[in-house]
Amino acid sequence: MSELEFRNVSVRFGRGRHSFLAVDDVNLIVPPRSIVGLVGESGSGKSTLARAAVGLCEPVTGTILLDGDPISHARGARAAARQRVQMVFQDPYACLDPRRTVGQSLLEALETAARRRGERLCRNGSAAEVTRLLESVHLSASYAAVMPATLSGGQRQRVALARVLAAEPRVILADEVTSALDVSVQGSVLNLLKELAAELGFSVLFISHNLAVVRYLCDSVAVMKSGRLIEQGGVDQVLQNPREDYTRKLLAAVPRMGHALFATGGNENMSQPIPQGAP
Ligand SMILES: Nc1ncnc2c1ncn2[C@@H]1O[C@H](COP(=O)(O)OP(=O)(O)OP(=O)(O)O)[C@@H](O)[C@H]1O
Repeated sequence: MSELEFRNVSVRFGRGRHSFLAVDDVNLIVPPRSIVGLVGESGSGKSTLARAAVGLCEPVTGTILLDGDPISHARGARAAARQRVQMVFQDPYACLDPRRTVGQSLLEALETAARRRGERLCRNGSAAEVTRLLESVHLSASYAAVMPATLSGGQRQRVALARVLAAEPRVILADEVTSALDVSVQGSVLNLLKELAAELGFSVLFISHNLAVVRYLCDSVAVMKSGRLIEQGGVDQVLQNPREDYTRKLLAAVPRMGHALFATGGNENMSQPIPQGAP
């Protein structure tokens, strides 16, 4: 159970006259065992804030803390703490090497995580660890032999999630993780994330444009506009009774808020991998 805190975090891109603050003095807490939604129009700085927490960009000011310990600008021992914060992206292709099988990708993630903990992965146990990771995302062990190109979008996102779980994260930053998926499988991936968060006890910063999904999944929600956090609170409070006009406009842009904008079931068959060479 861990708490991620952004304290007065600012991220600037570019230099001199052409530089601009993509994230401007943001204070946000992702409490232990909670799912916090992060919403806002495109370009408002949501991804940049999350990327700063995993070291993909460095804040110019402010601190990012995990359980009170700074993890930004981390080196050495603190880098080990930083691996406890993991990010899952919209495009799961990005983290899967197309030339490696699913099993090889998962093994690599397990080896990296072990190395960062200063341990070595036991050769005999590694196949069992790969199977355990696959089963945790409801894929059978036979997926270890499959190449990523033959997976469906939902299966690929499950493998991306399994890779992240190899690091035994305490916080997962989920950046539009279902927006590239067919609506029929979005719900099953969201439910898996929710189930894993409850079971393994990690917290989630969930970035999404889909406010119906945010309402379904999240305990609280924070709203970003032009790099600043302008409103945050319980999900019902912010989405039903927003304080800010900007939040009201975001809500107004969702035509069917209150109706299911995604399917919660999902129709993927996870028991058997798609055969190699399948279309
Ligand atoms: N590496 C970069 N270099 C320069 N500018 C960047 C970089 N990454 C992001 N930006 C800019 O920072 C601003 C915030 O981008 P960011 O991707 O964080 O927004 P976002 O709210 O996540 O948008 P979206 O919902 O479309 O993903 C945008 O103006 C974007 O163009």
